[in-house]
Amino acid sequence: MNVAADNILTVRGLCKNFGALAVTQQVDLDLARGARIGLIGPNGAGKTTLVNLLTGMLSSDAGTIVIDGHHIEKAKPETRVRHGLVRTHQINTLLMETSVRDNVAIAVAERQNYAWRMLRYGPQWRACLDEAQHYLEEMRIGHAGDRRVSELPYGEQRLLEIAIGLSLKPRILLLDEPGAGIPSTEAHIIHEALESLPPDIAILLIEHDMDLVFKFAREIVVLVLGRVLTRDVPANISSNAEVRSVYLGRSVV
Ligand SMILES: Nc1ncnc2c1ncn2[C@@H]1O[C@H](COP(=O)(O)OP(=O)(O)OP(=O)(O)O)[C@@H](O)[C@H]1O
Repeated sequence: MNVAADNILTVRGLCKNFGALAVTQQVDLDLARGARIGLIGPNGAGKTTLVNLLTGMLSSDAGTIVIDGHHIEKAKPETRVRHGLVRTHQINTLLMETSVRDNVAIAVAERQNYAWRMLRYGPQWRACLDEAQHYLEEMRIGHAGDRRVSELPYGEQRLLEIAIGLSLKPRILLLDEPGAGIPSTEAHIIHEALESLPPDIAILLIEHDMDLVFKFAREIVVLVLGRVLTRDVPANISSNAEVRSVYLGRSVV
């Protein structure tokens, strides 16, 4: 296996079939520490499936996934999280009628294996709340900690999901369409938040908003029919005729 020394994530030959449908085909993927990679591809290209294979929500049929020297392709999702592989979701998974700060504090408590219901109002819970506030501030929603999640604008709910991801202390963060469903007037909020993520975390951004991907990513991986078509810097991706034809009818920056 040819692996760069500063890789935090190394994927080789990853495959997944749904019956006769080969959804992930011999995918190789390297993420260096602190990488900023965009993952794009048309609907049905297999982006979400790839994320599910990485996080362990789906089991792969073949291939290896290595985090910092540890093989995790057979590990349970929670074990992968403990190795620093964390995702945010395309679908809202927040506790809508709970406070913004509590949503993050619960994740902090779970990371520390606290039975958070038992220790509510105790000193450990207080520490979880303090730590949660730190992640909210990192995502620029520190002002909203006491509000119910359902009262937050949608864009800020997406930032809360990223704050929860940060609270799990990721070394690799998979962001599944953080820009989905966000009105264009709020898109800059997501862009600014992504720019301020800690530089040592490797980030894989799955996103249909090309503007967001091209602003954020230092390299872009293009997935088509479950295969990596190409990986290159944004300028070369936008001038790549094959990529343009894959995105026919879609504006590539
Ligand atoms: N559980 C499943 N069973 C059968 N087929 C599935 C399953 N999940 C996904 N697929 C199929 O696998 C292919 C890839 O789907 P996937 O959701 O990974 O693509 P995607 O690139 O994330 O698409 P989108 O951009 O629309 O989210 C699609 O043809 C989809 O219909």
